[in-house]
Amino acid sequence: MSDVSQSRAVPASGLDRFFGLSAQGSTVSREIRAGITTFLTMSYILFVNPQVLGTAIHVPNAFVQLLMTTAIAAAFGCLVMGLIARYPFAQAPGMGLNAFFAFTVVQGMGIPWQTALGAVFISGILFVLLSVLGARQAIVQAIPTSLKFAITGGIGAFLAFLGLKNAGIVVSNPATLVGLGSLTAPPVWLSMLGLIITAVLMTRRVTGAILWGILATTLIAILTGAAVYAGGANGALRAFPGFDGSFLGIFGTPVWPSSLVGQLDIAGAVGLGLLSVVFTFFFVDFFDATGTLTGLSQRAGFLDEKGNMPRARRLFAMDGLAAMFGAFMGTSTTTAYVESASGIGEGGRTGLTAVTVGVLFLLSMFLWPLASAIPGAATAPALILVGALMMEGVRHVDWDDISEGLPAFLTIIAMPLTFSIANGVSLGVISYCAIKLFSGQMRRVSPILYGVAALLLIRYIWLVGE
Ligand SMILES: Nc1ncnc2[nH]cnc12
Repeated sequence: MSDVSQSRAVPASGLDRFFGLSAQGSTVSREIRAGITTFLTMSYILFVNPQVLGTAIHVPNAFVQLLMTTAIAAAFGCLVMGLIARYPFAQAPGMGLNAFFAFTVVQGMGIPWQTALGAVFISGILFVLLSVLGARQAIVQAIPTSLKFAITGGIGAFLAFLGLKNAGIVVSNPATLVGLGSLTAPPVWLSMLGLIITAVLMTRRVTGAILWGILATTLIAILTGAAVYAGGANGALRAFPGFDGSFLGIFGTPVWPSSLVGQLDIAGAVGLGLLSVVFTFFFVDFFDATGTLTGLSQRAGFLDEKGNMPRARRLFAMDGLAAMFGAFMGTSTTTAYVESASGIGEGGRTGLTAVTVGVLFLLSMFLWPLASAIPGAATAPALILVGALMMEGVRHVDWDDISEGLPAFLTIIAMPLTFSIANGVSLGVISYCAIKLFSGQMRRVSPILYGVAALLLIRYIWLVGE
């Protein structure tokens, strides 16, 4: 009430009206701070995406061209999300999807990268079509409330796992799959210190706690000379030191990625009958993005009592559009980023947050050596803390009823352990339908959800058969 009366008393600026800042109880400075925070937690993609895609796309000066393509695709994704859908969600080429593109499709199946880009483009068209027709919203509505909370919690676990892995706190172990890293390794102690600093700032309700935590950890790394820039846990920085410490060293010259732009081969993708590849890109991104967007919306308080988000068609269509544009620019699927939760944690509630991230991605075409000065160990605490914040909703799951609790648990645990949001959503939906179907509660589940579960099951069986 008071927000509304205040915004009536003080005439709202154009920016305020366009983004609905006062309506969301937010301010320009809070949105910009949220945007910087989200950018810092996801800027690693500028270096990691070229590394992954560079194993499959061989063009002159591939690393820098792919870095530019990544920055432009991310900027476009963030700008359309902020300006058209007006949500505080950032987009960039997705991890997992880039690995599937490079290792499975191009290197594994021997499909030319141009044709694979064509398949990404077609999956983007399908995405936009389904969003405009309202099919994605219908599926989101059919997902039971307990699974929606579990999806948010699972994404939190996924984020925390990403942070723990980036920091070197969790490492691979051939005997047990995962193990504890060396606590005396610089990235490990640095990120643990950063975690405590950020948690204390948050507990003391300091504005910008996550952002301050990232900057303080970076400063400590620089002042102590901790070996996180070379040979640290963050492979991107090891391979590409970028920042040389000098003032001029923060500037890089942008390059137009002419060997990548417009190289996609749509006709080739159709002609080669890449149905299963298109379907996989489509499937993984569909459940990845739908899970991410639902989880983020829930975290930001955008869902109404029926679990629907406002402007859902536009919201969903924007990540399809970003995927299409990204494929045109020469990168694998661009999608909504879970790291946006860090900006939401800073209070970002409107499209201005996403626009800020987009502008920073554009600037990073000039300032990418500076972005490389933020080590993975400094952003890891943000990922872990935001993961903890996203767990909050799982208390709404009815854990005493195993037909609700087990699917929710599978959703949460499968996301970090299979390193895929899509797998978590899929296992949750399949187990939910199967348990309800055979325990006399068949009618409690929407027919749409049964249809989705059947499709997911067929896809898993098909995958095994391949
Ligand atoms: N595939 C993905 N989906 C959501 N958020 C991500 N952040 C990095 N990769 C992502």
